[in-house]
Amino acid sequence: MRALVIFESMFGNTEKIAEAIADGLSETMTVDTVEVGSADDSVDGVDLLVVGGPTHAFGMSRESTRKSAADRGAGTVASKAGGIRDWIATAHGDGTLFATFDTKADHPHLPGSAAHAARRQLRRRGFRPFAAATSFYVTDLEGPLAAGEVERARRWGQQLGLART
Ligand SMILES: Cc1cc2nc3c(=O)[nH]c(=O)nc-3n(C[C@H](O)[C@H](O)[C@H](O)COP(=O)(O)O)c2cc1C
Repeated sequence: MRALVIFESMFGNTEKIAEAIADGLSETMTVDTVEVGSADDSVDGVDLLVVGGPTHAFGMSRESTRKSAADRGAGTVASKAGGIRDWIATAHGDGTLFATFDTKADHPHLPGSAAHAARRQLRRRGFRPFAAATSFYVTDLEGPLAAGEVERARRWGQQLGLART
């Protein structure tokens, strides 16, 4: 069975989480991990799609928030062009199962999540949810990831793969 992980990342934290999820999934599935700017429109032959990005302004990034991140010195900007919002806008689900994740600030009262927003939009595009939207935390705007998050992401991927196969 094949899993496809599509990620967006400005400072590299979501990229690390995507790689850890892929590592967990790879115990039971064949996995491709693709930066969103290089992702194909087609999900033909994909048994589980996993989509994730950073939470920006309470939801998925926009051009303006990506610019703001870049201005903050996202020196190694991973996602230079569009974000997951743009990929989802033109994708056709045809019933493909999916799970979404995001990274966000480790702050108790900050609402909003890119993963929840992506989940809503993917359903509208004909994808079928397979797992709850899940957040992983950074300790500051630019990272690093909070302690234990990479391992938690690996386990999340592992559990998704076990549930799908
Ligand atoms: C413009 C901008 C807006 C942000 N808005 C939020 C927000 O609404 N909620 C939140 O929890 N984190 C917010 N953050 C923090 C990001 O979620 C954090 O930078 C991201 O998780 C880092 O992931 P990355 O390294 O993959 O870019 C924001 C960051 C930027 C740059």
